[in-house]
Amino acid sequence: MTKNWKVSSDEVFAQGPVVPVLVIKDIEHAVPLAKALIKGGIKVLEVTLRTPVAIEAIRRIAEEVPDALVGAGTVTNEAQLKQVTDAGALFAISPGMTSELLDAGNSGSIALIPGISSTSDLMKGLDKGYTHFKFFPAEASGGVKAIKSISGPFPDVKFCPTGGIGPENYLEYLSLPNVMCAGGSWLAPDDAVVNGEWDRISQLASDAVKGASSLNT
Ligand SMILES: O=C(O)C(=O)C[C@H](O)[C@H](O)COP(=O)(O)O
Repeated sequence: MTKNWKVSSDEVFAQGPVVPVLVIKDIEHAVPLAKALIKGGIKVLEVTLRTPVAIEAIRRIAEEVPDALVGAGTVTNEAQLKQVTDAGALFAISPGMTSELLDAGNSGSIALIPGISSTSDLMKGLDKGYTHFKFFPAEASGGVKAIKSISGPFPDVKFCPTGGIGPENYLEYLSLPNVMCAGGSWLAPDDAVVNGEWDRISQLASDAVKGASSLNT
């Protein structure tokens, strides 16, 4: 199935290895937060559609932080996929999947990364031509053990797990051959964002990137 995505899901995953899941409540935080994460060595940013300013936050980051590869999280339907595409997102991530969303992703211009937590959903996604998935909620759905087991029957599928992942366990996920990146809110804690603690966020980012690079040596 040919897709006309500006950036493929494989390219998004390859730019990981850690993806901050961002909940931006104040639009003035969007650009400094993105810059703090970039300063720490992170490139891929997932702005969740959980707040009223999320779309505007994506727009500002896309315009003002060219080094970021910004995408949208919590995209659950076709209308949202269109909205985030128009705002400049280069990928969209959903917590789960519907046939409508998968079809919209296939005919859209940005990568859609559907969420799965069961092999049945995985098969539905594969049938629609998807090969890269979010595994959500990762820890609650069996975590590392589940992803390892899924690699048996589905060795070519790639995952970005999120949900319950933090500094204590992200390297276990990244050690799996079918995991290309791991995401979570630990990289931009709510209190740090609200208080504008950008240096703290850069530090969390660079610690995570450094830890991940130790896996490749
Ligand atoms: O809003 C969404 O659709 C999401 O993106 C779900 C997030 O990936 C997880 O909620 C992150 O989980 P924590 O790192 O445990 O906070």
